[in-house]
Amino acid sequence: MAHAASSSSDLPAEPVIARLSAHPGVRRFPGKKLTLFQLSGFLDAELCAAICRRIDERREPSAISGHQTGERIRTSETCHFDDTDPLAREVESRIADLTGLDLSHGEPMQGQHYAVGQEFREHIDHFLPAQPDYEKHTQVPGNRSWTVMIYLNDVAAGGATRFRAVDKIIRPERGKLLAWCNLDSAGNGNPHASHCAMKVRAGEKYVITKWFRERPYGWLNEAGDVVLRGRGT
Ligand SMILES: O=C(O)CCC(=O)C(=O)O
Ligand SMILES: [Fe+2]
Repeated sequence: MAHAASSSSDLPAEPVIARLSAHPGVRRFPGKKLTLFQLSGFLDAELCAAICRRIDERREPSAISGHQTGERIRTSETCHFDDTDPLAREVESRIADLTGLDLSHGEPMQGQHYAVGQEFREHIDHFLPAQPDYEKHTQVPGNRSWTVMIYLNDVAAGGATRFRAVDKIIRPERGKLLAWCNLDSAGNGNPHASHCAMKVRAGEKYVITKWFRERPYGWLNEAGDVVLRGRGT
């Protein structure tokens, strides 16, 4: 069952798109190439500040799962939130309420911190079948279908998120949420979802990243059994 590396998804995009589209204040990027939404003021200043403090307590140099090419395309620092962290639980429930995305499909929430000069160069969030570790990353949970990102502060200069293929640049703004779909309706990666975090030129930048999979998030243990993260809605 979970051993079959299929692209089948239990998480159709249509209801998520309909729910986001109906939410007051949500703006959708026009055109059919990329399904991308943004919502200003999703998190208030106080919650953003508390999350930034947590990221500062726990951040360490970022790894890039599935995208290792030998060069460092991501120079930021990452904070892996514990599933039991009340801040992560609060943000995750708000994301689920807004999008209808099922938290059982979610990877644990991450925070990123970029100092001046740090960036995340052009990349895709989903995994490509040609990658050597594709099976390992996708066998149980499938691919990364949605990315939800939240800016936690205003950045003095730089630090925008750029989707070059569709000529869209999004400036960081405290509390603003982005949500985009990485896969097309057949479950294949959408090349137009490729993006980068441009270098921070002044100040610093904090974001939350939360990835959702096609199927409930889990992995195989050493005995080959499926272990699920087990975070319900
Ligand atoms: O920080 C950003 O603007 C983008 C982050 C990103 O692309 C990622 O974490 O995958
Ligand atoms: Fe990304």
